[in-house]
Amino acid sequence: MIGHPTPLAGVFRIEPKVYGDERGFFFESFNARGFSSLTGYSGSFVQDNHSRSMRGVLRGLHYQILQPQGKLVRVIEGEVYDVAVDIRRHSPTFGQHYGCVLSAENRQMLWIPPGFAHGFLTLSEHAEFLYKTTDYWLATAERSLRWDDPTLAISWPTPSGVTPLLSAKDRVGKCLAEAEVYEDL
Ligand SMILES: Cc1cn([C@H]2C[C@H](O)[C@@H](COP(=O)(O)OP(=O)(O)O[C@H]3O[C@H](C)C(=O)[C@H](O)[C@H]3O)O2)c(=O)[nH]c1=O
Repeated sequence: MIGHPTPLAGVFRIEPKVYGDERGFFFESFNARGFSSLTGYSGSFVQDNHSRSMRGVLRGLHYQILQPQGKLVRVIEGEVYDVAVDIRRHSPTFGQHYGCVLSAENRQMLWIPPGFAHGFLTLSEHAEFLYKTTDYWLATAERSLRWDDPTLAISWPTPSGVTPLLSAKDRVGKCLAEAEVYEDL
């Protein structure tokens, strides 16, 4: 696999080595030794998640203020625009984001270590989204940042004038200025 550093320290876009032949393809979607060597992260993953979304759904921007989760995310059907936002108060890139297209076609993954809010916009008719997390879900610690917080200035590739489909929780996300952030990461 090839790791592409991003402007956010610790966040990597990962291209797996894909073996194609007349039957189809094979690739290792996770290899602990290779992942640790590439990212420098040696923690374990404790949960695998899978969501399916229809075009226009935006899930995020989410994080857990306690038990912060690292996430290794990928798409196995369709295409999404995936975004990580640095919410580590003392980080030189605090408030900055990185976004990229993840798709079944490009087979790319994004590694987002603990310390970031995460979300994605569904670009295809449907998208199946898989991700590994480094800590367990803790509902009481879940927080949402507004997807359209002007201070984040995320250029979501939404069709002009179309508001994404959001969960009730995401419709009342906080702007970064009012949100709880990571003081110790
Ligand atoms: C996250 C999670 C949720 N749930 C339950 C809680 C709800 O009854 C249902 C849907 O949860 P929610 O609407 O929070 O799902 P998403 O909007 O996809 O949330 C995720 O969206 C963005 C992309 C993220 O990065 C987070 O991992 C996660 O917050 O699944 C669980 O049982 N376990 C879990 O780990």
